[in-house]
Amino acid sequence: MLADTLAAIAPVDDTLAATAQTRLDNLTKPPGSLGRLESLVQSLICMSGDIVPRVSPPGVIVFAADHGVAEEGVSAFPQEVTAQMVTNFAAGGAAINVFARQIGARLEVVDVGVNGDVEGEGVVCDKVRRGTANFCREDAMSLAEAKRAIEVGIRAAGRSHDAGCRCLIVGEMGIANTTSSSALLAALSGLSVSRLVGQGTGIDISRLSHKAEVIEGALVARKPDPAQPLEVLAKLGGLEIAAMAGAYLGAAARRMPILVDGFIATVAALVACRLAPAVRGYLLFAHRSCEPGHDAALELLEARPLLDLQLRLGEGTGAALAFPLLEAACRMLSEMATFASAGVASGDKAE
Ligand SMILES: Cc1cc2ncn([C@H]3O[C@H](COP(=O)(O)O)[C@@H](O)[C@H]3O)c2cc1C
Ligand SMILES: O=C(O)c1cccnc1
Repeated sequence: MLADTLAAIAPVDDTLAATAQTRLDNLTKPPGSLGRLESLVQSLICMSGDIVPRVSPPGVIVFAADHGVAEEGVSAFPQEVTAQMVTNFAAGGAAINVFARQIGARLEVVDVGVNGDVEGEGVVCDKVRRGTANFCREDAMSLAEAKRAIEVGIRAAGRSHDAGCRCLIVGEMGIANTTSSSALLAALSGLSVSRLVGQGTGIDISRLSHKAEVIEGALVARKPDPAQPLEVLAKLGGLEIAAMAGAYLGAAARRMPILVDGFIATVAALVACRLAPAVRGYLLFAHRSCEPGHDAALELLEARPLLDLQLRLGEGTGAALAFPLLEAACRMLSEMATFASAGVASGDKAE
């Protein structure tokens, strides 16, 4: 299934950009005056192959899993919070529930590796294992488990697509996953850990240096090879990050635009792009997270996010908040009058 999905990912259709530009320049506004909304809609056209693209309804998938490295004291919260938050997602009370409702999204919560039995109606149970192993001592998971977790994500993206979703937002819940994400990013980029680690759920300065040491020690012990992204994922986790990467692969294979959330979501996007570089064409970046590693991850992907709201939550919240900009970009193209239809005189460039 992973091999088929990788083979199905086609580059975006850049030949549609010129047609899109002509259409944009015929709308009743000075050419280029709607700035990045114009490039957004152009990207959506090239991704979807549809000259009148639509992004509604959006699909939001939240993948939840636990991290063995949590036992090293790298988060401000205990591991049990992962399962408790899944119950909260199921009850509709988390931030992502609120913002998903606001944008009319189909929300799915997937347990890909929570360490315990999750209570909550409607949560999709596709558990690969009960949390990863502590990557300071052993590989977070086997290569086969990493592949299975990616396939959980591919299946979830398929369900969103089949339910009629036109754009995908992927979020996560997993205590200690900023540690796993920072480790993955350091391994894939070669950048120094001290430049990438951040406060996550709100750890203090002394715990922050401990978090950096934990990651540095693990990189020495695990020796991940940056040229082998699946191996890096297996060594450093996590199950939800693998599933997120899988969801991006699945969405790209179906030509679905993807709105990438914060730090963890961007690291998962980097993993997906290392597995299949053509995925990059399907990614739009929602916001700039407070986690210091996010800037580095965005730079590696040559990405410029839409918003900077000082968010540091994850769950897909920043992407849900940015989604109305994509909707506005589509409506601009489909609903605005042209100079000809409105009888407005065009300027030097538009005809
Ligand atoms: C109540 C609560 C809700 C959350 N929703 C997302 N996260 C976020 O915080 C966690 C990552 O931070 P760290 O690496 O420091 O543990 C992830 O679960 C992430 O989704 C939450 C964290 C908490 C405590
Ligand atoms: O930006 C993120 O994804 C993030 C930041 C802090 C905690 N959880 C997630």
